[in-house]
Amino acid sequence: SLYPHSLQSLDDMCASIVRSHRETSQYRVEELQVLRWKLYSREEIQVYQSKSVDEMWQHCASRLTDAVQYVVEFAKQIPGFRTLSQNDQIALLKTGSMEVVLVRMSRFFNAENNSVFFDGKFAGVEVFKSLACGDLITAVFDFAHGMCALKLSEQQIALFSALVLINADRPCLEDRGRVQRAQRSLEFGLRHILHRDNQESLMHKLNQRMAVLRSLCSLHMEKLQWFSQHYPLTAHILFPPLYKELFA
Ligand SMILES: CNC(=O)[C@@H]1CCCN1C(=O)c1ccc(Cl)c(COc2cccc3c(C(F)(F)F)cc(C)nc23)c1Cl
Repeated sequence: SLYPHSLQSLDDMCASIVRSHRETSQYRVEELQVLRWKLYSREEIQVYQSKSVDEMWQHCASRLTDAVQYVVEFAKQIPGFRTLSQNDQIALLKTGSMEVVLVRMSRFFNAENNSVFFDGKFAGVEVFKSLACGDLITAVFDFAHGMCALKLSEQQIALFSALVLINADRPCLEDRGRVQRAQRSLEFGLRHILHRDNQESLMHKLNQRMAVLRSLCSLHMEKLQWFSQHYPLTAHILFPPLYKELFA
């Protein structure tokens, strides 16, 4: 059922969300573990740093668009999401998809050498220099650091990602009540698995992470505005249509 009242259907709901997370996570953590120490050489870093601003933005935008598409697939499999109106689904994805991309990105972060998986190897902040938005990238890395410190399991990340998306506080929702009910059952599910893992203290920390996510994503929107003003051609013509649909 959509709003589980028995433990069995709560377990079923959690299991289905974990399965969807696994099927739509673009890269598996185990796969990237073996690449953790595959870093860019000085020459390769030089190549990235000599790209023009709009070339590097375009390069990242296409990767972010791919990642957003996987998040859309994940969202469509969340029970409480599918039954929402088309407009509410778009409203939740417009504001939540980049936040889920960030949560997922933190799974590909190596806190020991402060690098993140990008384009096949692990990259430090210096690789993104030509984006000309050091504060955004630093914030992305800091967020990934903070998420790594929580040492979440894939199940906990799956439920957390679903909660980041199904958020009744998002603007311009038509049926806020329905989103609220779906959000409550997901909160119930997350509490259930945290209780089972004997990690209830994580709930408070995850709520703090949600607040950080929201501030980070308003920084993103600022940066996207800045970029599309300075490089209108790239932003309006070259950005993949989905990206424009979600962020324009
Ligand atoms: C395995 N790799 C990954 O998971 C990430 C997510 C999708 C693809 N991807 C990367 O390759 C990647 C990994 C790390 C970093 Cl720092 C980046 C560069 O990130 C960004 C550069 C420009 C704008 C970004 C914006 C902005 F502002 F557009 F909203 C927002 C986010 C969050 N990240 C931006 C990228 Cl694109």
